[in-house]
Parts: sequence; structure tokens; C-alpha cells
Amino acid sequence: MEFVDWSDDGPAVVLLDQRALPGATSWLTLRTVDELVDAIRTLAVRGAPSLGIAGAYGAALACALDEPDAAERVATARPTAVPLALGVRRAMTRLDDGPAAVLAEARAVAAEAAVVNARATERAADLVQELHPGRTRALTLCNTGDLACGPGGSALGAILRLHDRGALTEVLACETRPLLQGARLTVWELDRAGAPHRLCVDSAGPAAIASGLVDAVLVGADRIAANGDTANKIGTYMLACAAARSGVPFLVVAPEETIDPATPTGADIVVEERGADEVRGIAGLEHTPVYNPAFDVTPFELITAVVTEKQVWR
Ligand SMILES: CSC[C@@H](O)[C@@H](O)C(=O)COP(=O)(O)O
Repeated sequence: MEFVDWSDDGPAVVLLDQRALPGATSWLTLRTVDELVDAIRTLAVRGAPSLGIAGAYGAALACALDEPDAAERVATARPTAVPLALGVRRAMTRLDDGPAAVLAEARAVAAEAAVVNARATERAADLVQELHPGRTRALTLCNTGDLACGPGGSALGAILRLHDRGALTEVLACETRPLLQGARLTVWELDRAGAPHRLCVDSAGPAAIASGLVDAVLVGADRIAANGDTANKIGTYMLACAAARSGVPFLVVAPEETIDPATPTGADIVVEERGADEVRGIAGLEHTPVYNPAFDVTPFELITAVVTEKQVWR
């Protein structure tokens, strides 16, 4: 079973609950659109490409329940990642052909993700080896592996391709406050792959780059504007600044569909702001006002290349 999948026993969307990792491997069976929307908002399923797959299956669920209008609530459950709404809307193009056709389209979205990921990660691994011949010390943020993208991953997938090629020295995984996608999920995936890694706090990332401990930074993307400005997990921008200052390659690895022609520049990207308790809870605070953007925007000038299944956009 994939981490995000369909169950005919229901109908239902079945997914590995990413909130419970790494402590528990717990599967959710979501039988209503409300349950799926809640799972998306609370990050039981997350990562832009996986949201696309969940969105497509969410459309199938809405149609199977004879509530096709509810699909739009799935599409808008989170605002920043492009693939979520694309997955819903692509599956819904088959609405007139009935629920089975919508499900078939959703299954096609999921199947294509694996092909896209394989192409993008091979291309990105090739580029890392071109820019840094020899073995690479990679730094990454958030989680961009199979959990976030479906089979093959994106940025973390490219790092694991380097590992497969014997070209990886180690991965520095930034923990990714406040929800610790790096510490909980990336480390889980690196452990499973047997790839050498160390965990660092997010603010150690720029210091590691400046200290010469990093040969390449690889991150994913939630939305790439038409000019190349890229929204990704909060903390990406400081890594890009540090990489540019130190002359370290900074690669964004993502499906081509993440490039949004309808978003001219980073200033036009809607950045999701999340609840205060995600930040307050860590310090045991109850009432302090909080600024908690889920993403930041990295200007294209700081990005060495955006690598997709179709192109290396330098
Ligand atoms: C290939 S996944 C790319 C991005 O979706 C990822 O880096 C990220 O920022 C995920 O944020 P999240 O809030 O965990 O959904």
C-alpha cells in the first residue's frame, strides 16, 4: 500500500498518519470529506505532491458519496501548495463520466507521481554530481521524501539517489520547527534507507553552510512563481541566503506542475499562516501572540536551479 491510497472498502481514502511518526505507524481510513479536510489541515498528510494525490482521491471520495461540490473544500483545505487543487480539479474533469471515472483519474494522478519523481530525482542527482564531482554532503529542510511526494520523493529522493550511487557522504537534516517534519519524517526516511545523516536545529543550517560543511542544499517547493521565486517550508530562505553567500549550489526539486504560470512573482504567493499553539506549545506558553507562517519565499536569484521531471531551469 502507498502512503496515500484508495480503499474500495468504504469508499475511503487511506493514509499513513504523518502526525504519529516516528513513534507509531498508524493508518487512517477517511470515509468523509470532512475527515479528509481535517487530515490535510492537521498535516496527517502533507508535502505538496502527496497533497495532490490526496486531493485527487478526495475528489473521488466526494463523488462516490454523491457530494461532488464538496471536492472544492478539499482543493482549498490549504492555500500554498499548487498540487492540492490541481489534483482535485484534474480528477473532477471526469465528473460527467461518473464516480468510477473520477476514481480512475485519481489513480492516474497517483501513478504518474512515481514516474515524475523518478525523472526529477535522477536529473537532480545528475546536476549535483555535475556541480560537485565526488561525494556530496547535502543539507535539506522539511520532508521531501516518499511521505511528501509519493514513491521516489523530490529533494530527499535526489539525495537518496546520490546515496544509491555511492556519492553521498552525509545528510544534514534541519529539524524544521515548529512541527518537526525534518526531525520526525526525514530522519525516519533516512534511517529506513540506511543513509548517513545528522540532525541539526534549523538555525544551524546557515552556520553549517558558512562553515564549509555543506556541498549542496536541496529542498522541495510548494509553489514556484512564473519568475522562479519559490515558496517552501519556513526556513528555506535563510538557507538560500547562506548558500548564495558561500557559493554553495541551492537546488529546488519539484514536479513541473508546481510552477504556477498564474502566479507572476513570489509577492503573489499566498503563504499559509498556521495556528499559534504550534509555536506556543513548544515553550509551554498559553497566550503569547505568535507569527507562524508555514512557508517563506526564496527569490529566484538565490536559486541555482529548479529541477523538475522536464527541465533544469537555471
Ligand atoms: C516535495 S514536498 C515540498 C514541500 O511541500 C515541502 O518542502 C514542504 O514545505 C511541506 O510543508 P508541509 O507544511 O509539511 O506540507
